[in-house]
Amino acid sequence: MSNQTRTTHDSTADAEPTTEATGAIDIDHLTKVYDPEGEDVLAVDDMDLHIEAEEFVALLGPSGCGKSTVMDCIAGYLDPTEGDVVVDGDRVSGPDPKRGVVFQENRLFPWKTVQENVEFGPQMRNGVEEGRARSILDEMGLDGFEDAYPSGLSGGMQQRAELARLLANDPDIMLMDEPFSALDALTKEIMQKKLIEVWERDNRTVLFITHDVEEAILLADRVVVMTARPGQVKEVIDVDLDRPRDPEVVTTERFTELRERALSVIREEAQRALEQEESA
Ligand SMILES: Nc1ncnc2c1ncn2[C@@H]1O[C@H](COP(=O)(O)OP(=O)(O)OP(=O)(O)O)[C@@H](O)[C@H]1O
Repeated sequence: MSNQTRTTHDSTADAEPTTEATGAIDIDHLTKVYDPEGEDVLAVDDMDLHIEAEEFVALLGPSGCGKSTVMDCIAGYLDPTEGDVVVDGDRVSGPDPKRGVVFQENRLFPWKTVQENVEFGPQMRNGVEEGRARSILDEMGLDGFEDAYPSGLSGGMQQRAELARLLANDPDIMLMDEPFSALDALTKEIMQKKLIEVWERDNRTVLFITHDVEEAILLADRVVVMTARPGQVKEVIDVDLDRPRDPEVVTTERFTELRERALSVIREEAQRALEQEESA
C-alpha cells in the first residue's frame, strides 16, 4: 500500500520480503475532560481499546457518549486529559495525513474544483503524482466531474469526492465520523460497498462511527459499544459473518442475533443517558 508501509527483510538471502501491517491503534486509559467556562465535562473516562492494523471497527453508543471525542484524540485534533493514543507504537501528538478523517459534512474547499481538492493534500507534502487524482476520482465514479465545484455535486457525489480526497493522502487509518448518515438509503448502500472495496483492497484500518446498528454490523469486523457519558467500552461484539457480505445478509438469523445484541446494549445505555440528563 503506502510508501510508508514498513517492509522487513528476512536474513536468509532467498526469503521473500514480508510487509508488516500498519495502522494499529492503542487507546490506553484515555480520559478527556472539556472545560467550557470552568465547568468540567468528563466526556471519556479511562477508556481502553486495541484496534488491530487493517481491522474494520465500528463505534456505536448513545448520543453524547464520547465517540467523536475518542476519534478526535486518535486524529490528533484533541489532546487527552489523561492517557494516550498510540499508533504503530508512536504516541499521537497531533494530526497526520496517515490518519485521514471523514465527517458527515464534507470538508472540501468550495472554491476549488473536485480535482484540486483531491490534489491539495499531496501537493502540500511531496507533490502530485501525475494522473493519480484522476484515477482515484475514476474509481469513485467521479469521472467527468474533475472540474466541477463541490456545490455542483449531489450529496452522495460530495461524499465520494471526500473519500477520494482522503484516499489521495494514502492513509493507514481511516477515521470516519457518521460519514453516510446524511445520505439517502440507496446512495448509502453504494457508498458502503465502495468503502468496503477500498478497505479490502488497500488493507487500511477503519474506525467508523455510526448510529445505524445495521450499518455497523454489515461493515465491521468488530462492533464496539460505548457506555453513556462518560464514555468507556461497554461491550465488544465480534461480527462473525463471512465476507464478502451482500445486503441480503441482513435477513440471516446470525445478523438478527448480532443486531439484537447490539441494540439491547445501546438501549440500556441510552436509558442510562436519559436518566442522567433528567437528574442533572
Ligand atoms: N468542546 C466541547 N466543550 C464542552 N463539552 C463538549 C465539547 N465537545 C463535546 N463535548 C461534550 O462531551 C460529550 C461527548 O461528546 P461527543 O461529541 O464526543 O459525543 P458523541 O458520542 O460523538 O455524540 P453524538 O453521537 O451526538 O455525535 C458530550 O456531552 C458533549 O456535549
